[in-house]
Amino acid sequence: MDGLIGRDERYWEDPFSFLPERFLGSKLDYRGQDFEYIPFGAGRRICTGLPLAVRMVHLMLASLVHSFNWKLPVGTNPHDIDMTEQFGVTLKKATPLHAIAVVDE
Ligand code: HEM
Repeated sequence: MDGLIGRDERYWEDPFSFLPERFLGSKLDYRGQDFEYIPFGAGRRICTGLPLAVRMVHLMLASLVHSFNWKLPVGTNPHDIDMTEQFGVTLKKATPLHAIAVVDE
């Protein structure tokens, strides 16, 4: 449902474009107050892991980006990566991304 709301042109400008900068300076509250943006759900069944998630997700991502260089398997053209989405409880890539973590010596 979040995915459908997030693609609704009544609430989002250019909803099909990946524009994370749309949130810069935004007053939207991700904690279930603004119903056009409810990544953790809302109300009585809102995600109980929200406080942990908002503290951890950016740290995990930053650690991965900071600790490794990332490359694609030999022969993979970045333009050929299948970005098809697979619908489910969460939206994920239909074809998993194979990325190789490289440790600098
Ligand atoms: C970015 C990370 C996360 C996102 C986007 C997310 C999102 C969600 C969403 C959309 C729901 C459904 C809410 C509803 O039914 O209205 C949910 C439920 C839930 N989440 Fe998360 N979640 C995240 C991380 C976590 C973490 C780290 C934990 C636990 C450590 C967690 C535990 C739960 C539990 C237990 C429920 C069920 C709550 C209930 O039904 O009463 N989540 N989450």
